[in-house]
Amino acid sequence: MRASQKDFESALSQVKLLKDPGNEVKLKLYALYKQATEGPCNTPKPGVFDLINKAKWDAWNALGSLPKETARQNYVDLVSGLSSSSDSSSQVKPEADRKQRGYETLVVTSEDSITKIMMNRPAKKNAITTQMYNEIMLALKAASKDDSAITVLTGNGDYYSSGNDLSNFTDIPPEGIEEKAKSSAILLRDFVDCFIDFPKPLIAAVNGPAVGISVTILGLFDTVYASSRATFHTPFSHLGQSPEGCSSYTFPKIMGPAKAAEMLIFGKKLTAAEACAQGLVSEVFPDSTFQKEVWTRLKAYSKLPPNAMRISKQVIRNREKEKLHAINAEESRVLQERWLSDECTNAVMNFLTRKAKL
Ligand SMILES: CCCCC/C=C/C(=O)SCCNC(=O)CCNC(=O)[C@H](O)C(C)(C)COP(=O)(O)OP(=O)(O)OC[C@H]1O[C@@H](n2cnc3c(N)ncnc32)[C@H](O)[C@@H]1OP(=O)(O)O
Repeated sequence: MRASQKDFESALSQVKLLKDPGNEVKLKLYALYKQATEGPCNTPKPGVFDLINKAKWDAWNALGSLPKETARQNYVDLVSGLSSSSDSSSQVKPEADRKQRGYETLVVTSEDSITKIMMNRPAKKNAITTQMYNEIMLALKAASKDDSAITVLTGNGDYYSSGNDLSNFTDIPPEGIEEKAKSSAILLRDFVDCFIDFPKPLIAAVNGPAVGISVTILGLFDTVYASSRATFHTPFSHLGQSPEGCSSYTFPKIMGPAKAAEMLIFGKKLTAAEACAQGLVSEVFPDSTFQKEVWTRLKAYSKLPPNAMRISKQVIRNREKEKLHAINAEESRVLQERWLSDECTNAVMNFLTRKAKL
């Protein structure tokens, strides 16, 4: 029996719930989707350096004149095969269930009235994948309701975080790159909103170098402690991108417009001492004693009356909240466009093909 349009639409929804099937299968799905909806490949071949779009074009073009109905059927069959071979435990779980299983990209602990959220991809310098963005949001929501007095974000290994995982850009859905940019902008906005709205004192323990979004959101923390080994780098122009995390507002406010421009427009990397002198960091500790000194300090703070701390935070932050949400929305909208630019695509490809590092 031929797959109906309804079967096809149901397969399109189902595919979003499957665990990542890998790039080869994703290319097949993309090609079949394009063939089923638009017919044989009808766009110019992308340039040789445009690796992702070229791979997609090749996969679609390889289907030749396969009829639309057959492509639709093949798409439905492929998704159905993937669904049945996929272990149900690897599919997206409801929130409560995920909490029980714990986090895959984080280590979250609650002790001494402190909830510690530790980014835990040390081999990848704690680069933030889509999964990690989602898990940090879940962890913050849980911490806002648990009985801890303060919440701390830190990193495992030699980096605090190298920022957005650039391979996030390769996971293009069948609907195309515009859809990817749109969903990434929604993710970014939701992620930053969680920091704007976080009700308890939020502390960053910056254990090593910090890049991109892991730096920009520091303007939304209440206190930032840094190891003397930490650096602060926002190379947005190098990446064809633009500032996020409300840094277009918080950085000029914290350090003045001239210093903020050096960081956000020209990508000047700050040492921990410089970041402290400019007000982005509260205090720098020698790397050799960083953990001991920071946790001793935080344990003392966590004994202060929690309601008083919460209310003080509200008094300090609340009048800015509406403004910060509007800034976050605008920065996310601008970035959505930037992600579609040649400047951004080339920078990401150069990193992924090992031609460039920061
Ligand atoms: C959806 C919301 C989007 C929000 C917008 C956010 C924007 C940003 O955050 S912009 C900043 C993006 N980050 C970068 O551009 C950093 C890219 N990384 C690097 O330049 C370097 O990796 C380094 C300087 C951070 C570290 O260099 P090095 O000490 O030489 O270590 P390696 O490069 O060998 O890294 C080890 C391992 O980790 C992978 N990796 C590191 N950072 C990232 C990253 N941001 N994205 C993806 N992968 C990353 C690196 O590729 C290595 O992997 P393997 O080769 O597989 O070992």
